[in-house]
Amino acid sequence: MTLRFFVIIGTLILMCFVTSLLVSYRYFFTLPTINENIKDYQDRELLSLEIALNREFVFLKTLNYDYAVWDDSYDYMTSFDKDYIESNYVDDTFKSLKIDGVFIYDMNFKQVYGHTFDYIQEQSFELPEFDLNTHLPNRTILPYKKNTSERFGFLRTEHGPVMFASHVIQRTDKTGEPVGSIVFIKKVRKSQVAMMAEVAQVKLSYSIINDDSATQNLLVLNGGIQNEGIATERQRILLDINGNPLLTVNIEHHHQRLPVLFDLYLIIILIMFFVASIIGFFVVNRFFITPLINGASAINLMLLKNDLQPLHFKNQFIEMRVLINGFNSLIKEVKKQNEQLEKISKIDELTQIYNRRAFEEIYTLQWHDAHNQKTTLGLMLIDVDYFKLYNDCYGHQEGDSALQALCRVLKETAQSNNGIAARYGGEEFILLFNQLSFEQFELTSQQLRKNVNALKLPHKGSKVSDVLTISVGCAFATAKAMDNESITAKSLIKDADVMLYEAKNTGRDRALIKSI
Ligand SMILES: Nc1nc2c(ncn2[C@@H]2O[C@H](COP(=O)(O)OP(=O)(O)OP(=O)(O)O)[C@@H](O)[C@H]2O)c(=O)[nH]1
Repeated sequence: MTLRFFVIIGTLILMCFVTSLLVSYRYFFTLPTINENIKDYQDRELLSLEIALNREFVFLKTLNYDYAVWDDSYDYMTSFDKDYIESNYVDDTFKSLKIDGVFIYDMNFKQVYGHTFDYIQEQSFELPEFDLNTHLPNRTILPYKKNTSERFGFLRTEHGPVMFASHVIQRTDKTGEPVGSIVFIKKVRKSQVAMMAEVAQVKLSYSIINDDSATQNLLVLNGGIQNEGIATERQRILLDINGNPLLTVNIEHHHQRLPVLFDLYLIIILIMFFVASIIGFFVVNRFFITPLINGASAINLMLLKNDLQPLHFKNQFIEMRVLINGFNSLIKEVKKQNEQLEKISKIDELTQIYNRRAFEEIYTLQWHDAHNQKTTLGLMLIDVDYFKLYNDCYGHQEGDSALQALCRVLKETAQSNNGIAARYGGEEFILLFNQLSFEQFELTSQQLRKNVNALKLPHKGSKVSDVLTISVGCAFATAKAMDNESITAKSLIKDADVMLYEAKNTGRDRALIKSI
C-alpha cells in the first residue's frame, strides 16, 4: 500500500466518520427536538382554533341566556303578548346583537315564535329546518333532556351551516317550571372564520360536507394533535348537533417548511468539513507525501543505477530536513568509504600504483578501445635485476623502499606518456601505453631504464651494475596489427614476457622490444 493511498483512505474514513456522526446527532437528537417543538406549536394552534370557535359560541350563548332567563320572556309564554315580540325582536335588535334568527318553542317543540333576519344582508330568509314538528331530528337543539338547561352547536340548513345556542325560558330569579326555550342562531360566515384564523395564527378555509363517506378518516376539531406527526396543513371536521359531519376545516399551519435530515446548516457544515479535509489532504500531500515519495523514488533510482547521490530536496519540516541531511551525510560517508574501498581494491598498498586486478580491468578496456579505433597499444613488463640479492644484502624493508622509489619512477614515466603503471607480481611491474608511435614507445622504454638507473640505488649484490637496474620486455601492437586481429590481449602480454625473458638472458639492465 502506498502512503498516498493510505492517506486518501484515511481521509475518506475520517469524512465518513464525521458525516455519520453529524447525521446521527441530527437524526437522534436535534431532529426529534425540533419535531417535538413544532408538534407542540401546532398543537397549540389547534387548541387556539378550538378556543376561538368556543369564544364565538360564548357570545351567542350569553345573549341567548340573557333573553331566556328573563321575566318578560317567561311571561310571554303564558300571555303571548305581541308587545314583547315587537319591542324586543325588531330588525335592529338582530343587527345590534349580530345574530341571524330567534326561535321560541313551547315544551312540546312547537314553534311559538320565529324570525330570521340576515343582519349583514339585512333581509329575511326562510329556515324550515327550525320547524321541529316537520324536522324531528332537529329537536336535539332544545335543552329538554334531564339536567340540561342549554344547548349549542351547529345545524345544517339550506342556507348553509348555522351556529345556534338555546336555553330554557325561566324567570329572572330562575324560579318556576321551564315553559319553553329560546334559540338564537348565527350563520357561519367567511369573515367569522377569518377572525378565528387570526386568533389561532393559522390560515383557514372551510367547505360544507355533502358526502359523509369522504370524511371517514378525518378527525374532529377537538383536543389538538392526536397520534399524528407534524404537517404543513391538516384537515378537521366540525359535527352538527346530531353528530353528523358538517364542515371540513382546512388548516394551514404557521410552519410551512418542516425540518429535514439534511437541512441547509448541516449541508454547509458537511461541505465546509469536506473542503477542509480535501485542503488538508492536499497540504499533507504537497508538503509531506510528495517529498517523501520523490525521495523514495530518487533513492530507488540510485539503487537501480548503483549511483548514490545526495538528495536535493527542500522541505519546511525540521524532521524531514533532519532526515534528508542524515541521508546525505550517510551517502557522503558511504561514497567516501566506497572510494577508499575502490582505492584499496585497485591500488597496491606498498607501491601506490595500480595492482594487477586494476591493471586487468584497464587493459581490457584499453584493448577494446584500441581495437575499435585501430590505434597502437604498447606493454612494458619490468623485473628488478637480482632483487633477491638486494633483499639479502639490505634487508626486506630496504627492499620495500627500493620498490617504492622504483614505482615512483615507473608512474611518472607512464603518466608523462599518457600511460599507466601497475604492480604485476612481487617485484614485477607493467606499463601500458596507447596511441604512442613505435618510436615514442621505444624511446620511452629506454628513458625508463635510464630513469631507474638515475635513482642510483646502490646494489652491491648485482652482477650487472653497482646500482639497482631493471630488465624490460616490451611488446608493441601496431595499428595494423590491431586492425587485422592477428593478436590478442593475452598474446601481447605473452610477447612482452618473452622479451623480458630475453632481456634477462641477454645480460639484464636492458629493454627489448617486439613489434607486432
Ligand atoms: N623487499 C621485498 N622483496 C620482494 C617483494 N616482492 C618480491 N620480493 C622479492 O623479490 C625476489 C625475486 O627474486 P627472484 O624472482 O628469484 O629473482 P631475482 O633475484 O630478482 O633475479 P632475477 O630476476 O633473475 O634478476 C624474491 O626474493 C622476493 O622475496 C616485496 O614486496 N618486497
